[in-house]
Amino acid sequence: EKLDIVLYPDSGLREVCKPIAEMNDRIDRLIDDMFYTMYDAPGIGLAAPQIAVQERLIVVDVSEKKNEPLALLNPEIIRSAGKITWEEGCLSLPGIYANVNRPSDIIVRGMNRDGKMIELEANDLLAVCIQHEIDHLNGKLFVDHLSGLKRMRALQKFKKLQEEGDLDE
Ligand SMILES: O=C(O)C[C@@H](Cc1ccccc1)C(=O)SCC(=O)c1ccccc1
Ligand SMILES: [Zn+2]
Repeated sequence: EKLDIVLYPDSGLREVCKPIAEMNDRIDRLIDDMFYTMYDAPGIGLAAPQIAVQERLIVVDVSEKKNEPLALLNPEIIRSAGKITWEEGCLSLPGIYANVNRPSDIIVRGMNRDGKMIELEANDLLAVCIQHEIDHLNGKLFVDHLSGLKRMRALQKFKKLQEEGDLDE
């Protein structure tokens, strides 16, 4: 049920993930485990490479009541417009937050957990989260959207937090 979340700088987070051929029981179980892990973290999204599965699968739920789960296989952004700045975090870089600029309105196509191809419009935080998760499928992290200096400072801070954590053990 609860899976271990892979932390930076694990190389799996830098791989381009493989498409999923079809919905099956293995993927269905994986989706349940990813939602359980995401809600427990807590988080508003999770991508398969974050639990060491190099396949194109994401789960998101940005609702307040944690009752709007969305799982997408092989998600693709087919339209994007607008602009939004959001202070993003990442469960693979706990304790690091930074402002990222992304399109605010997207149309995303993918297969849902019933095996049906769907297209949906996402705006604001849902759009930000889906783009953050699709980045994970392409080996990209939110810090990659920062300027060199900001990225370096964020990763140095993460390294320090991890070393402090090791000391606390
Ligand atoms: O690493 C991930 O993919 C999860 C990440 C998703 C995300 C957060 C913010 C902007 C875009 C994408 C997180 O969920 S980090 C934790 C977080 O943001 C949060 C946790 C509890 C309540 C609300 C937000
Ligand atoms: Zn992330």
